[in-house]
Amino acid sequence: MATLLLTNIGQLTTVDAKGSVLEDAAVLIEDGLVAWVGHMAQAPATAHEIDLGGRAVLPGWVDSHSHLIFGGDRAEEFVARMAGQTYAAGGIAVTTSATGQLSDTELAGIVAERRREALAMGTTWMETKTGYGLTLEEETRHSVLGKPLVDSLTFLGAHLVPAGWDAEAYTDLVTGPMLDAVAGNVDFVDVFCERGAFTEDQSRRVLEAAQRKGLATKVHGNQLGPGPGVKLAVEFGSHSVDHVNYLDEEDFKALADSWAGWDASARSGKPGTVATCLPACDLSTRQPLAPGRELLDAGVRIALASNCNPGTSYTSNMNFCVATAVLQMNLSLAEAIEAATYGGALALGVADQVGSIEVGKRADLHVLDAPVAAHLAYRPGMNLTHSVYRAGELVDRLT
Ligand SMILES: N=CN[C@@H](CCC(=O)O)C(=O)O
Ligand SMILES: [Zn+2]
Repeated sequence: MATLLLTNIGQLTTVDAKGSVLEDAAVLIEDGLVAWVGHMAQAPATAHEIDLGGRAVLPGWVDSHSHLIFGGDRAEEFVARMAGQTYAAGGIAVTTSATGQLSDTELAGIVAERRREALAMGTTWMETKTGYGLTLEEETRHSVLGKPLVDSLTFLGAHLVPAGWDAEAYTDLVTGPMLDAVAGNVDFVDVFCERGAFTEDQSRRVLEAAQRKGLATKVHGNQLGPGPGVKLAVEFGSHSVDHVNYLDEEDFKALADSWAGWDASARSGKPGTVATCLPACDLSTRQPLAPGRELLDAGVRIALASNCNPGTSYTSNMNFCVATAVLQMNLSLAEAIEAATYGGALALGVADQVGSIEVGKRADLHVLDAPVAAHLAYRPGMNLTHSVYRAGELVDRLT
């Protein structure tokens, strides 16, 4: 049995249901899982120990929203936006064309490199999406390439209606042959329900088709203005609705009601729809930051994710997202860390496996070069990741 004791942890943020934070702590790892958590003085004796020198430790980030499968970048579009242009969904077509020019080997290599980059910054579980293919062949190719490279994969054929297509005919393609082709490779089906992308009726068709296939769903909703995305996501029992920048009272109520069957203190019952906030995207598109504080106060479970993509959020740095949530969205540090770990795990339906440091869970740990986790927001922009353990293995940043 492979056993490792991580000891002399100055501050251990467990993200358990009680929000336990231990000082002078240790974590015992056996066969890739957390086997014991407690004060270092009481730790079981083991042959293999690593002294973490009083550093702070928290669970690895669970990044529940990214779009890593792309070629090229859109720096020009970004610069124009910073000069006053508004973001519109149409830019997706630029990336679709750049992505289509890459061979399988090139595209897989780029995605793997992006995944490694995120892992080295503490992201031990990462979701990504298709959605820059937008043809039967390309969406299928991206689902095959993406599957082994990430932890959760989402089909987003309904990202943009490609030029030359009638929207209804394209929705037929997405809900028919495309979904048939990718279904075996993906965990979720998502739809960009927004002005300039898919209407409420078209989004409903996508969600219905996913349900017929027995696939879980997500919705990109209420990003660029008020809209039906949140209510649709709740109606369909989606794991999450992502962006959530423009919410009305009914949206808040629908989201809060979806959590009525969840016992937060026992972390059991029927989970509702997670509201996933994407602060890096909000900054990069100059949208108002998602109302994470108000959502929490209304009883909604939230996640924080990077939304790494070339159009609206070209970063996978979850330390940055957490710092922004604390500094700009009025979340406490504990709330932001929970949203970026356990919240992400809820949004991906994997909260029984990852998202907190508790006995039986996968040993995914993020060691900070700091004595307390508060440094994440107190020293924003600093490279605070000291080391990362994924399933009990030290991640070598060079591999
Ligand atoms: N909003 C839709 N999709 C991406 C952006 C895609 C793009 O502009 O390339 C997002 O989540 O922000
Ligand atoms: Zn997205």
